[in-house]
Amino acid sequence: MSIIGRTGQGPMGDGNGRGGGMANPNSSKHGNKPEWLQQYDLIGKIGEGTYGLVFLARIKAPSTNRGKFIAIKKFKQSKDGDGVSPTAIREIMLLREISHENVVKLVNVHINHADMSLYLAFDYADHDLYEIIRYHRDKAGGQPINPYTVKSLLWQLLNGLNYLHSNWIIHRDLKPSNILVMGEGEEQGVVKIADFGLARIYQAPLKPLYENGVVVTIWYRAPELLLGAKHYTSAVDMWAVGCIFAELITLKPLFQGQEVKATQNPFQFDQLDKIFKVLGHPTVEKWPILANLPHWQQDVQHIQQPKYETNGIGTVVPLPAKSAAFDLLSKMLEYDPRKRITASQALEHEYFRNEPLPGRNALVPNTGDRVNYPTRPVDTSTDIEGTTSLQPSQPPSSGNAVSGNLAGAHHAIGNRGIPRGPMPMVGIPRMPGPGIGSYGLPSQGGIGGGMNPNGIPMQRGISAAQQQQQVFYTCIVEPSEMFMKIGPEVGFSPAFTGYLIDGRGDVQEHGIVSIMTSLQFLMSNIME
Ligand SMILES: Nc1ncnc2c1ncn2[C@@H]1O[C@H](COP(=O)(O)OP(=O)(O)OP(=O)(O)O)[C@@H](O)[C@H]1O
Repeated sequence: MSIIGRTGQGPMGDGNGRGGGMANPNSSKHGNKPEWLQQYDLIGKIGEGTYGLVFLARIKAPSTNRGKFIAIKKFKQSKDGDGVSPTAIREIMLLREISHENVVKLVNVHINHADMSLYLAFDYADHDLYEIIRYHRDKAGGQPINPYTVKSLLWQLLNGLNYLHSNWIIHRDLKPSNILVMGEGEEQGVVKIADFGLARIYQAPLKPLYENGVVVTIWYRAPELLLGAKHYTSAVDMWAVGCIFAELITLKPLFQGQEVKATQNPFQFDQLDKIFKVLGHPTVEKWPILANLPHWQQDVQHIQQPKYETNGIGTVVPLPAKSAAFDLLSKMLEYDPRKRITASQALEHEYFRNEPLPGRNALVPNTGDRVNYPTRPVDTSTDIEGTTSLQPSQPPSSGNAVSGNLAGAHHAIGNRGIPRGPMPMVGIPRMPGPGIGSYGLPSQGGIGGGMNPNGIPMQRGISAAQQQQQVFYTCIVEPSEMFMKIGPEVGFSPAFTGYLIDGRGDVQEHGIVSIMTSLQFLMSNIME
């Protein structure tokens, strides 16, 4: 971790040519493009989700990753337009620490200083399970996915999830479009779990899931969440995996409830009803804490009354009742989360020891029944702002020449409904303070020492004249992380943990925000 504002070390000049002394972030020799964007060739838009747009780009020289395709996710501004919350930044930093073959790789984090909009650059994957399933259902006339492919996809998904769960991370938004699959190249057919926007490190005591709004896509949402459980575990992901496993076999979502949008209420009656129609009602005998779940009690009429004649999962997923696949699926769709199979147990299941054995390249079975899935369409008419036209560009060929370099891919971060703390952000021209000189920062003409003359709240849209003069560093501090730091460099003074965005817009490491910054922040809070 870089310590910001300490003599003798620091991220400003980070050895990559980024950071200290970078040109002004908002002025560009290349038109209106933000400075950080100059390191990529933008190809076009590849998708749009709840939180923003996803673009395909290619890393330019002189990077060692030159030519590598990446997916840049641009986040919509929050309604109040106040930029990036510390919560989002914290989640992003969590992403950067994740490293596993079956989890997408976050390559870079960028912020536009002018409006504090956030961009994440992930390794690019040609396919995702949503598209693969759709291809079989709509374009291949319902031809089932090869059993080897299903098994390999599932095994790798569990392998990535096992890594996350053993690192105390719950995904919470698993669904087919979040499970990417690499196209041609050294990593062909490798699964990458994406979209950790809502993932948090989970610790006891657990927080209610719905504190952050609706977080798990409804069709894959576990019954304990739908019934209002305030405590959730990694078992919510295993329920989603069960739904995805069934969908890989049938090519149809397993429980396709009607979502009630824009609600803080986790209770989704139609979704529960769809589940009960297939699996029958859960019972207190089999799931003892059921009676304590808010909606089981509160919505007795809706929830407990309809009685269905059900014959179980076998009626909708065509698997022999005695097969290992059936057994594994049933264990994933166990009502009681404490009895539901875990990712590590699932990896040991008999299903994966039977022929065909799972493989690393899920797309190419030994039998040679290979399907050439189409790569993503690229809309080259939308630019990074999501509006105007780009120069027409070469979309990646299905034989993605650089895929071999790819280590992962990525997805969404969102802060939907995330409560914002008071004064979460600080945007200040960096003061010449202790230790600054050692980072080799150029002098900051026109700013002078002392407090930020413009006040502490996020500065945005600085004038062109100012842009010419300032090297602009932005700190995002976490008020909740305020602490008193005692040490030889800082004496005894308030300090914060926070993030530093360099002159180009690349987000640097999380660290201790300098005393000066801390004091300025503190002053502004007092003045507020
Ligand atoms: N790293 C990536 N490589 C290739 N495609 C990606 C990558 N990340 C996301 N995509 C694709 O971009 C599209 C939009 O993704 P995004 O995560 O924004 O939304 P979503 O998952 O479809 O929906 P939501 O935002 O509601 O979760 C999806 O088709 C997704 O597969």
